[in-house]
Amino acid sequence: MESTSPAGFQFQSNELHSMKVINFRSSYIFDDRRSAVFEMCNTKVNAAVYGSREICTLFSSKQGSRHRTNQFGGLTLKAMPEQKDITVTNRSRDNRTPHVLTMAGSDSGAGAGIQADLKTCAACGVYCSTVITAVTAQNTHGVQDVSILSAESVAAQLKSILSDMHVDVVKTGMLPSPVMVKILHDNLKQFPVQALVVDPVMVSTSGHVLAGPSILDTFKQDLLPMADIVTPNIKEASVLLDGLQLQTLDDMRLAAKSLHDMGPRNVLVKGGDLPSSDAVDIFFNGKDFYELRSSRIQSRNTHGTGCTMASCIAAELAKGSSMLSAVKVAKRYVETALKYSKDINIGNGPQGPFDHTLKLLRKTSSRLQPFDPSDLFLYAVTDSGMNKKWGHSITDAVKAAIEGGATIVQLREKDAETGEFLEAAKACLEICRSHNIPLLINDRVDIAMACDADGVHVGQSDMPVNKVRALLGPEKIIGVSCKTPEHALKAWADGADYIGSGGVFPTNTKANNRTIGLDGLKAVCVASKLPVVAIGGINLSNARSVMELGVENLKGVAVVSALFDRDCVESETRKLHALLTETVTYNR
Ligand SMILES: Cc1ncc(COP(=O)(O)OP(=O)(O)O)c(N)n1
Ligand SMILES: Cc1ncsc1CCOP(=O)(O)O
Ligand SMILES: [Mg+2]
Repeated sequence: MESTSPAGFQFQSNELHSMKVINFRSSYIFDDRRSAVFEMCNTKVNAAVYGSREICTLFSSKQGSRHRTNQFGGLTLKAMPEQKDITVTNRSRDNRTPHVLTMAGSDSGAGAGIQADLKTCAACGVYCSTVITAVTAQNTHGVQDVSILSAESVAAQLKSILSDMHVDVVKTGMLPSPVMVKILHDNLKQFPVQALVVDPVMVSTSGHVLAGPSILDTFKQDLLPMADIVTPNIKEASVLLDGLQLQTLDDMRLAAKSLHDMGPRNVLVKGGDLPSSDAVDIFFNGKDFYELRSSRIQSRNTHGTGCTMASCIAAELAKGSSMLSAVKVAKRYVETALKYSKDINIGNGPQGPFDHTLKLLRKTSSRLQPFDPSDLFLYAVTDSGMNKKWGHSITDAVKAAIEGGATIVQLREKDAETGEFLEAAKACLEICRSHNIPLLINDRVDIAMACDADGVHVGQSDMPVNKVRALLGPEKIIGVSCKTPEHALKAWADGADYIGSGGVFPTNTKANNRTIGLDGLKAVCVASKLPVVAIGGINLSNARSVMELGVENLKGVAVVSALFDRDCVESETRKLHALLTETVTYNR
């Protein structure tokens, strides 16, 4: 008997005569890996189906009963006969954080093992808990020491996590003794998860044996049959297949098929060690072979790629990807991270770690100081129309403003094409960095991210500050335009660093911009918990009146035309700087 849900989800319910779909709350596309939360008679039930060989895990949290059943073809739910009605809801509706548990060895050099898994999951936006099987003393020269943890400790760690937290995917790395596989098996029976990713770590890249011959049989007989995917490299595939030599892609296909026959539902044989121009992996799901190619990155910094690949697959599965997409994303992630890490310099040995966060290199060229409110003193805001009018290139204009005394620069290029804007931003950033002056981008968060500018200035109708903060991270400078005390309080709550308030005086530079006057500026400054820079129609003749408002939060003036709608940007900036300095000295 077959029953079809309103959204077209098909149950082969020959074993489940009493189960009926009464409500499909949101459509859920089931491809080769499927998961959903079911509610049966008001009882929450997790169901996961994944792999080419359909596996259905039913877990009734209320009644504490669990069923796990393997079937070929179609989703077959074996459930408790008394269950009558079933409601299917999209997994994402229950708002759980995707969670990978890694069971692996610690690498003191932090390029591989537990440390690589934590960094990869963090980079993928997935929570990662850890069960440590061994502690290795390891660096870029190799492995100097291995301490294997006791079976009791490993069992206690696993139970501690699985009995408390909802884990989506378990990923294994270094399992140095057969008893650890048994502990894993027993725990997964008691606490079923959505998928098990097995990285059959046996030998370190430096040649150190991390799982001896005694465990080989356990891997083959007990671990592989439990796995939803196993991810050996050429050497590991060869060891698992009794020394089979793998030299070609056809050999890798054969190996993938033979490994699949040992029980894992999917196999990824990684060909990075083969001497081809591309790095080619073979993925086999029991039915089809896929050749996954990426460019070969020439780098010493490749330590930990295996752990990273497996953790990224686990993380993507935890987020809800199908197995094939998870593998493809993981391959692209490793390739990108290797490219970013080509030139990082950690350790003196032959094999270095790479950068999972893709940030270590860029960090070194970023400004190191945090935002200093006194940077708002003389804020130069560019205008492409004015530069064109006076025949100034943007780089010449920025250089001149800095040499005249500008303390911060904002690129406000309203008419620029994206590519042109980015090139200009990169060139101006070089100038600003060489003078240690922060460079902000007006409106365009994408440009700021692409050139690693020091921050962004947004208006009330641009991207909201909290979203900008989420994209740029805690270190970048975010300014926001505020005309009212309410705007000012929200800017602070949303995570801005400073406020631009105006237009203080009428201006031709920004069309349809309401003038708030000196009183409006003062009200914003008094209410604000953030430093304020005044903007709008400010020039040599009125800057003094702004600074003489005498409110503590007011740190300076932001100016467009009075600097850039001039023949000599440098001397105009110099004059304004002198005037501002005078007002500050005078008011002290
Ligand atoms: C320092 C500073 N303050 C205010 C503004 C105005 O920004 P916004 O309101 O987004 O208007 P546009 O500049 O985008 O037209 C600013 N740019 N800088
Ligand atoms: C961008 C902006 N935001 C409020 S007023 C203004 C224009 C400032 O330009 P100017 O200094 O030429 O008046
Ligand atoms: Mg704007």
